[in-house]
Amino acid sequence: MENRNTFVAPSLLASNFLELGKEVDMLNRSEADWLHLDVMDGRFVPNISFGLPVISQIRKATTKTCDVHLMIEEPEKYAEDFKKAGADILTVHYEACTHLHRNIQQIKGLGMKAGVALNPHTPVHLLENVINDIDLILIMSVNPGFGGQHFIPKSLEKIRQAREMINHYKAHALIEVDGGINIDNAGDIFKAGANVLVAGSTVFSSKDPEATISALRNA
Ligand SMILES: O=C(CO)[C@H](O)[C@H](O)COP(=O)(O)O
Ligand SMILES: [Fe+2]
Repeated sequence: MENRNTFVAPSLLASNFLELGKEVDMLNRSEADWLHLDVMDGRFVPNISFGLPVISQIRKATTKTCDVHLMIEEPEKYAEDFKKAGADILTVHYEACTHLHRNIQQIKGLGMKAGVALNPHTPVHLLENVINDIDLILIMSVNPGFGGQHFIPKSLEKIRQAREMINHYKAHALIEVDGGINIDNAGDIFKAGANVLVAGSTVFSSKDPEATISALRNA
């Protein structure tokens, strides 16, 4: 990875699943830094997406970082399976973890980077006691479960709060933001202190996805 601290992670949720191989080839050619892989269980969120077999195939088709966003209950039951499938970063939801500290240690113990995602209603300060243990805070800027929703403006304040908290505790976690990101709001999201932008519909509904990825990255 080149030496920069702003990244783009296209979400394959919005890709054409019939042409998944071609979509991954396009991302490999592009300036995308990570591939964002949204796993939904129909319980934690009211939608079901894809799971382990699909991620294993994607892993074989790319050398880029596989950034797995688990929108599932009891993520600790599957952490090892996601490691085997090829996840580099495994992000669990704060709201889905009764024993968050234990879950983070499990993920890191398996050799993955550990992320924690916050739903729009969950305050950033709830991560204070684990901020030095995690590699990534994922701020959800839509309610998880679906692509193509509108960015919730309050998320900008949460990004600033997360940046302050990271500075205060001298932590190393990256701030990733997910949901409703487009060319018009990407600059403000980076300015608020985000490091990683996830983008699904903006990339895959674009006429030139590779150019859109570059534009987001340089926003
Ligand atoms: O986690 C997600 C949904 O729960 C997706 O990563 C996110 O919605 C990306 O899609 P879009 O950019 O279209 O909003
Ligand atoms: Fe996501």
